[in-house]
Amino acid sequence: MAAGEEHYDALIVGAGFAGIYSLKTLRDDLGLKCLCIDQAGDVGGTWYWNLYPGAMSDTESYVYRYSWDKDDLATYPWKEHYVKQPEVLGYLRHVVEKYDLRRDMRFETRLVGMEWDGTGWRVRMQGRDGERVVRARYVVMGLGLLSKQNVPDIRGIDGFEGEMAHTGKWPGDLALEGKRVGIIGSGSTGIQVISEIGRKVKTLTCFQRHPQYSVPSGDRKVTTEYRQWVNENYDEIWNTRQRIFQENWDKGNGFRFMFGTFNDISTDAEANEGACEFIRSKIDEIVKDPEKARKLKPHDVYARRPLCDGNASSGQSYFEQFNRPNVDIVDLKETPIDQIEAKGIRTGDGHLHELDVLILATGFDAVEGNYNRMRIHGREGKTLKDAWNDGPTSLFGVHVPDFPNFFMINGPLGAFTNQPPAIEAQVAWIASIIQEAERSSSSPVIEATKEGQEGWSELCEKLAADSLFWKAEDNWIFGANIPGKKRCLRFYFGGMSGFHEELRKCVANHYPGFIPFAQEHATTAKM
Ligand SMILES: Cc1cc2nc3c(=O)[nH]c(=O)nc-3n(C[C@H](O)[C@H](O)[C@H](O)COP(=O)(O)OP(=O)(O)OC[C@H]3O[C@@H](n4cnc5c(N)ncnc54)[C@H](O)[C@@H]3O)c2cc1C
Repeated sequence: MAAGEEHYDALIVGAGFAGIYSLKTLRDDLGLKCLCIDQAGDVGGTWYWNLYPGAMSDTESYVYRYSWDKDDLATYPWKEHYVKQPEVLGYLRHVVEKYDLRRDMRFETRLVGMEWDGTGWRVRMQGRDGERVVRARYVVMGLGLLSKQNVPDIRGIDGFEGEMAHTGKWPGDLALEGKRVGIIGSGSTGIQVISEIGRKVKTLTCFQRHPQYSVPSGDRKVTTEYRQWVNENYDEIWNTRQRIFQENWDKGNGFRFMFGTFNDISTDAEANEGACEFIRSKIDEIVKDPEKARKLKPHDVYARRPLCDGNASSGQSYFEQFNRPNVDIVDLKETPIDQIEAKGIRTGDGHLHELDVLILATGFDAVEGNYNRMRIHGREGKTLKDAWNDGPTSLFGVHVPDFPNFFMINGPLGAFTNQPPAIEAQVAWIASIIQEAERSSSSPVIEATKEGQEGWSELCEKLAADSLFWKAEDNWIFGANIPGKKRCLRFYFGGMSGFHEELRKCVANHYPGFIPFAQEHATTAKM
């Protein structure tokens, strides 16, 4: 070790749901010396960055949290059926304080590159006080599925003279009241913003790239009886993994609609069209202006991430916003954006839509986006980018061949489901495989084989083969929302119970798909 170099057993990158739980598990349960870093100014991950108006989880409150603290599950408050951004952030801060995790966290610190040197990782980090190198035997990446913002490459975008903000990096002090606001994007985030600000701004022009099949959330206050029922049933809820998946998605409106009504909606074209027709009829019923309704109605397959919007009973659902005279829609398929100018957006029909504020609800370079920004060199100097030349892949969403002792949480081909249980499953897996490996060697090497990764990849392909999700144009689930990004499968669609079963089988069969843990490999790497 070079003089002055810091040394850790485990470096954890990211301080969201994944990083917080990794630190707690590896430090407090395994007794490892850990450091957790994040480029953000504090903990929270998604919920630190996404401060836009209306930001909320669309997973039911009682399962959008950790399952392992039974006391917290029974006592920590939540007011409504869906938790809003400040509450999720408050909850994560509370967990960090309760378990005294902050003392091993470092903020405003970005991982820029790392290399495997045969026994561990040399990691370059950029912090407040410049660049420094640390060594760690294990590196755990909790970088988040949805954390690298996607800023569209539109002609003239840098010349806009008003205020411009991406929802994934929202300046907390951006005032919208009384302003002429434009928003590009009507995915999950876009519809949350539109539903929240329609009644507050002077005008809201929604530049719609894709019409959406959105279903109101049915959000409402949590009653004492409901909370009591949840508390009394928590053990059952969390212990039965299939039940978590089912209940969570059932209650999650858009998710329920897609997966809980007729469960062939995502695989059978006829059943899918039945659901589409129903939602189109709802749009016609809700939106009074037939021209706006026409633009809002999707006609493609219902096969994107299901969307859930505001509370229909309080007049704040997504489609209801378009009954406000100050809220309008521009269908970019009919009239594409020509360019962004100093005063606003000029569309192909020559019209300049004048704006004070432009909101980019344009989503994320999902899954591997953050990895591609770093220089990660595994065995023989091989980069992660090289390894993913034909599309990002892994074993269990966690391991990549040639990158020993390197663990991703929700890397490519991780489970497509409510995130906290998926994160918990992967952190528990990482902790258990480290424990197992350390039993066989004092400096173990935990590394997937190529065959192990290919086997997982084939299983994921098989599970997704019948899904209509493939048919949706520009779907981020397959990487198709980013120009130049490879269109390929990025998730395991077998549900949480299937995922747990695969992990269980791997342990029972003595870790097929892995190089024996005690094996050493000579290697050289360049940074
Ligand atoms: C608006 C929104 C709503 C969502 N709603 C739901 C929902 O209802 N249900 C659900 O299951 N999921 C939802 N998600 C997904 C959500 O991201 C996850 O639920 C969860 O918060 C992910 O936690 P994480 O710790 O894995 O990643 P994140 O919370 O994304 O944290 C990753 C952290 O890594 C840091 N980081 C990245 N690169 C580096 C680097 N090079 N160096 C240092 N730090 C780095 C980032 O700064 C970030 O803080 C939502 C996401 C968004 C954006």
